[in-house]
Amino acid sequence: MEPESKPSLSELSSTAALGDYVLISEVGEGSFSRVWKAVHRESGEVVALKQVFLSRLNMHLKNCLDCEIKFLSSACHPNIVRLLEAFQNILLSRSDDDAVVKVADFGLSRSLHPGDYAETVCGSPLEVSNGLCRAGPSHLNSCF
Ligand SMILES: Nc1ncnc2c1ncn2[C@@H]1O[C@H](COP(=O)(O)OP(=O)(O)OP(=O)(O)O)[C@@H](O)[C@H]1O
Repeated sequence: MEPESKPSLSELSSTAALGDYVLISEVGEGSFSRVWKAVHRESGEVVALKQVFLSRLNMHLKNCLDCEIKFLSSACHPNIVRLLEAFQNILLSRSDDDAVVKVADFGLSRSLHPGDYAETVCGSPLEVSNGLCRAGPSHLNSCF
């Protein structure tokens, strides 16, 4: 979405927010997501904020979403939308300054005893990160 004039204070009184962005109005909805007109609290920059309903995505579509985020993060072209930030699996408990950040989507999680390592390789071959390929047992993820 191209930048436009800054919204009025009454528009900013909306209580819904995500990170530093205040949601102003709904722009459109697709099969798996809703797009909002939003404004950055400090800069006043108006953006399109896409809320993806992860519960509607199967594993293949989640991989496609990761690809889209990776591509848009690196794309820089006047005819391609610019990705400013991606909040993935991060939820806010409420919409004001007392919000607690919560990590979501534990689809591949498992319970381990202290000192145990998970040994199953997770992720599709084309999508799995280099770091994960090189790593041994995934002790980094066992701190929760
Ligand atoms: N960057 C953007 N700026 C302004 N409006 C947008 C932007 N991205 C999406 N929209 C609007 O939001 C609507 C929903 O977009 P979204 O990408 O979620 O779904 P879609 O691709 O149109 O549909 P589907 O996912 O079902 O194929 C779009 O049709 C468009 O009207």
